[in-house]
Amino acid sequence: MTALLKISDLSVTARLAGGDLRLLDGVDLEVRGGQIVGVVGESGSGKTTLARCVVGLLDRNVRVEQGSVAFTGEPVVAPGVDRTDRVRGRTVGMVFQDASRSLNPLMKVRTQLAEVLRRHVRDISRAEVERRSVEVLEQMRITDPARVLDSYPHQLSGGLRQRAAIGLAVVTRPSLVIADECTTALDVTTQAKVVGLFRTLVDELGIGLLFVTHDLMLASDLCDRIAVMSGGRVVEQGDALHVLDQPQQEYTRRLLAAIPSWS
Ligand SMILES: Nc1ncnc2c1ncn2[C@@H]1O[C@H](COP(=O)(O)OP(=O)(O)OP(=O)(O)O)[C@@H](O)[C@H]1O
Repeated sequence: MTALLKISDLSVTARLAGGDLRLLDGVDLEVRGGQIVGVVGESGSGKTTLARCVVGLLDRNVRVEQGSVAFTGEPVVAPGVDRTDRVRGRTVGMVFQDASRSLNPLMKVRTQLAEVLRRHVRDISRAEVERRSVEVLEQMRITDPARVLDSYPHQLSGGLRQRAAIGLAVVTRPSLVIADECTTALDVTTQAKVVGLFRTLVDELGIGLLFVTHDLMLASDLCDRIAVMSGGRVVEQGDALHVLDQPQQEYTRRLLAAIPSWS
């Protein structure tokens, strides 16, 4: 089976006044349908750069030096190549740490969902927009979708806002979702709900999820596979249980040792 997302030997460099800085170094990673792959590592290890590179959202001073990113076998990122506009929002949905980066504060949730649907689903009718908007909020386990649709983001609690942001990312029925620290700003209870929601979405819809987090405990709860990053490299990857129970690398052992409750 072709991987939904295949990152091969990806190296990325930032141009700085003092010279070039390697941000990603020979990264290999795959995500398949129905699979949650966690990318973990300390702050500055390159997780966000990897997530952004995959969807063509690199900073202006950053460029791909080597390697490629392919969706279902189609290369979209390579040195001098960026075809991510073909997949962004349609094949690939994105959720960021802060719902305010995904949601427009000046628009009601209803308008935002409608805008995304109209952009990506050709000739969609007004009734179908409404039906799919309500449906996606119900999938997000939102009990009163009508109220949320008629709300501006600031009128919602943090947890509801983040679920609406996830709804916005999946309303076009993408095959892959990239979530970058999207539960970090939430309290522990809400975080658990959002994580449970992701598991259900992946299991029910068969999507693939690339879940970026600095939180190894969270990754161990949610992910099927884990890739551990350090200094722009994937230093270890494999089945989540295997990586966590029998880490092969000293760096992973140190990350685990830093979790107070890990034994
Ligand atoms: N445009 C840029 N120019 C120069 N350096 C950059 C740029 N973007 C990121 N970096 C550097 O690359 C390194 C990796 O950053 P990145 O944000 O990918 O790490 P991260 O693992 O996501 O960390 P965090 O969890 O703190 O967000 C950091 O040292 C960061 O300062």
